[in-house]
Amino acid sequence: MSDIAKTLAASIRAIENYPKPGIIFRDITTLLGDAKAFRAAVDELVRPYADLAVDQVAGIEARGFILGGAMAHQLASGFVPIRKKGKLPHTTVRVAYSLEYGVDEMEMHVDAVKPGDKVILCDDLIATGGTAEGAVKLLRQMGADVVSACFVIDLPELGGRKKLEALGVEVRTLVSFEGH
Ligand SMILES: O=P(O)(O)OC[C@H]1O[C@H](OP(=O)(O)OP(=O)(O)O)[C@H](O)[C@@H]1O
Ligand SMILES: Nc1ncnc2[nH]cnc12
Repeated sequence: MSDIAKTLAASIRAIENYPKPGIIFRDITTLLGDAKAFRAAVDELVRPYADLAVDQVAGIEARGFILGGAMAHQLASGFVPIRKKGKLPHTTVRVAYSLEYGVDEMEMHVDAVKPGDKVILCDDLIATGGTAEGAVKLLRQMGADVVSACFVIDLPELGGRKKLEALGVEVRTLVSFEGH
């Protein structure tokens, strides 16, 4: 692991048996509250995309909003919120998805991206990849070119990276935790 990855990993809190027995919840609020770690994480997330002319960063509710908003500011791109159902005020596209500890539905405004827009998907963590897969489906349904997806945390044993790569989406992550 690189020094930056070690610093970031050390700034993330693990909470056992949350939100369900057997889950180790990787809590990034401790990273966000650490000024150096927060800046380093956003710098590392945007670095590969600096010369890409990204149109939109799409962030997944809720923690993808914090990281994705900061990324969009650094990349001088727009920001697209992908939200849990019932939260967006305008006409939406909706998809059902499953994640490590449940099932839900997410939505995006129909006019949030234009056909051909270069979009980077962002969230704090990829576990099973169900959430990110749902987001890719929404973005592609509206014609976006999802050029990459990035996450601070990968839980590789849960297979999310492979699931996204099988969809033809490049995946970038900063820190891996074994176990889940
Ligand atoms: O790869 P997956 O198995 O799909 O899991 C990853 C998702 O789970 C977490 O969000 P959560 O659903 O807990 O929502 P929250 O950010 O609103 O708490 C995390 O922020 C990802 O969005
Ligand atoms: N173990 C975990 N910690 C935090 N968020 C998650 N989303 C899915 N699995 C998670």
